[in-house]
This record gives sequence, C-alpha cells and structure tokens, in this order.
Amino acid sequence: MPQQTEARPARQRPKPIPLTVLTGFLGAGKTTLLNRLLRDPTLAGTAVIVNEFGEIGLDHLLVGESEDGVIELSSGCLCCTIRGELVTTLENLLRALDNHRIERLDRVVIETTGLADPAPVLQSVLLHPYLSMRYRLDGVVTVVDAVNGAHTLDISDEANRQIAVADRIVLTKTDLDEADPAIRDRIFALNPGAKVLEAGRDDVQPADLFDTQPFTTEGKIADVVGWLAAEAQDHAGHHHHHHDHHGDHGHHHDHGHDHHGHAHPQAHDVNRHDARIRSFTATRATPISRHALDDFLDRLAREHGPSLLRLKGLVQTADAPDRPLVIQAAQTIFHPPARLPAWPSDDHRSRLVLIVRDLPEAAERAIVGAFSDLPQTDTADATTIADNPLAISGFSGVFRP
Ligand SMILES: Nc1nc2c(ncn2[C@@H]2O[C@H](COP(=O)(O)OP(=O)(O)OP(=O)(O)O)[C@@H](O)[C@H]2O)c(=O)[nH]1
Repeated sequence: MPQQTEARPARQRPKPIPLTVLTGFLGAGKTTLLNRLLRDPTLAGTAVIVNEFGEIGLDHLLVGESEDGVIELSSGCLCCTIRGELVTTLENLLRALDNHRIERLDRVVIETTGLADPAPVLQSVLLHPYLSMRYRLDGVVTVVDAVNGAHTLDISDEANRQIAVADRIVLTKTDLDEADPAIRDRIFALNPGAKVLEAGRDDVQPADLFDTQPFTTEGKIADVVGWLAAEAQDHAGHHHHHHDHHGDHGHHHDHGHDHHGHAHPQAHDVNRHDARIRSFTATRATPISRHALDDFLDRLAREHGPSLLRLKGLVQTADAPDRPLVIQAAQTIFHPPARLPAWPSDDHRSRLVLIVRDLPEAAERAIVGAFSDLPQTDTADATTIADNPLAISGFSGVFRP
C-alpha cells in the first residue's frame, strides 16, 4: 500500500536554497570574481546580497545598480550593525518566491565587506529557526590577495578568521610580479583542509566553488568551532561580542547614503573591529587634469601608502569628462585605472572612497583638501612655471616636459 501520509510532508517542504558566503579582505577581488562567475548561465537564478564598508557605496555604480538580482544592503558592517537587515533580506526573498513575485531563487550569494568576521554572518542563518530550514549553507568562499595577503593577516583578526572558516579559497593577483608564493603556507597553517584555487590560472568556474559539499567545521582549526559557539551565545541574547576589544558598542550608524542610494560625503568611525580603521570620502564637482590626478595618486601612495587599506573612486578627468575613470587601490597595489563608457548615474562628481588605518585626522583633511584643489587643466601648471622665478627669463612658451 502506498504510504501517502509519509510522502506528503516531503512534497510540501521546499528544497532548501543553497547559500554561499563570499568573503575576503578589502580589495582582495571578491567583486571581480563574482561578476565573472555570474556571467555563467548555470548561475542564472542567483540572488546576490552585497554589503559595503564605508559611507559611500560605489560598487552598485560600478556593477550597475539595476543589475538583476543584486541587492545592496545599507552601508555598515554585515557582522555587526546590519545583521538584522541581512535576516530580513533573506526572509523577504523567500516571501517573494512563495508569492511568485520572483520566478526562481536557485541560490543566494552573500558578499560580505572585506572587514567582516564571517562567524556572525554564518550563525545568523544557521541558528535562525526558519531561515535554517529554507536555506542550506553551501559553503564559505574566501578570496585572498597573493600580494597583500601576508600583511593583511598580520594586521587583521578578521582576515585570519575568513581563511580559517573557508571551504574554498581563491587566490587572486598571482599574475602580478609582487605576488608572494609564501602566502600558501600562511593559508595552510590556518586552514589545512580548504582547497586553494588560483583565480587567474585555474580559470575558476561555478562548479569549483558551489555545491561542492555542505558547510562543516570538520577539518578546520579548533578555533572555528569556538568562534561559531561564541556567536551562538551572542545570538541567544548575550550582548557580548567576543572580538569587541574596546568594549564600545557605540557603533556609529552614520549610513553615508540615504535610502534612495544617494551618496553624500561624510566621514565616520565605522566599526567595532578596529578603532584604528576609518573610512572617508573626497569629492569635487569640476573635472581634474589627468596629469594632476596622477601626481596626486603618486603622492598619496608615497606619503600614506602603509595607511591606505583601500581606495575606490570615480573621477571626472578634463580629457574625457563624459567617461569617468575608475580608480582602484588595495594597500600597496594601484591597479591600472579603467574608463567607463558613461557615467552610471546623473551624479558626475568625482569621488574617492578611502579606507585607512592609523591615518591622522590632519592627514585625512589634507587629502580631502588636496583633491578638491587639484587643477582642472594643465594650464595652471604652465602658469606656475611661468611665474617661477627660476624659470628661464623671457621664456613664455608652453611648457612640455
Ligand atoms: N592583477 C589582478 N588584479 C585583480 C585580480 N583580482 C582582482 N583584481 C583587481 O583588484 C581590484 C579590487 O578588486 P575587487 O573585486 O573590487 O575587490 P573586492 O574584494 O570586491 O573589494 P572590496 O569589496 O572593496 O573589499 C580591482 O582593481 C580588480 O581589477 C587578479 O587576480 N589580478
């Protein structure tokens, strides 16, 4: 006789949706990897939840705000201030699916900020009575920059945790001369079991990272179990953050963009992780001479290189004001700037978002001031030379170095 009563609940319960947490320190290459993977048709029903640190989200401009399936959480850190927002977003996605407002939801990828501790993010799902039924933690993918990786591990606890909890690790920037092969030993010490892939060489595909095996603490260093347990306790209502070294819960909720996604410049102390890390923005409304911009970035790297964790920018240059220049730096690496074909929104102001560590506030103000004072065209430079008492007397021609 067919066992109807037993068959029914199995039919009614929807299959859990695989959920992947994509993490990795600031500028490691998370967005680059994800954008490439998302072009693969096998990832067509994927919802991506992104979360940015710093008061101005530039990623939604760079990725394209209306890109299907990309949901940007308000600025702040996923593992602290906006954890509730993550839970709500995951619930809303299920509701949209159940009400047929979205046709499919085959997978969810959460891209955390570079500074996030993944443990609280994982526990938000694993310990939630409803979410844990409807989602299945597929795994943690951690992106590690082969150039900056070792220094990052020296300065950031979170970076160590990101590697320790990973199921898969993707090494980026191995194509650069400065790539340090010893990073593999550091990774192995933190996580002997994770498979390490190279973004460039291994041509990483969705099947390498997704649906490999369900998330498990097995094979991971003992600390991982401890971190997750500490978060479980936290989740149960103990207002104790295991890594809140400063005992300060006064996170500043200065979300630097309003709820329409409009950015406005504002500096703030952001997080509980490390009071030495701050983010700020430099903006200006007029185009910049390309030459002056290059000088400015050179000076920034020279004078403040060690403090500069991350820089992202959209800049209007005088030579091509309709095609903004995308500036990217991660610690010591200044990536080659790229031109966008057009401005992604009506706001054509140049803006740089900087995330710095141990940078005095006076230096921060000087950077903001210098950026807004940069000359618009190279004519200003020529005038300076003509006015220079050391200039050859009678020389009035255009200066060409
Ligand atoms: N040469 C090289 N550059 C890379 C590689 N992966 C990423 N990049 C560059 O690194 C910079 C930062 O990459 P993103 O993908 O924005 O890094 P992210 O981890 O998403 O950064 P945040 O979200 O700000 O933490 C960009 O300029 C990328 O083009 C790589 O394998 N090789």
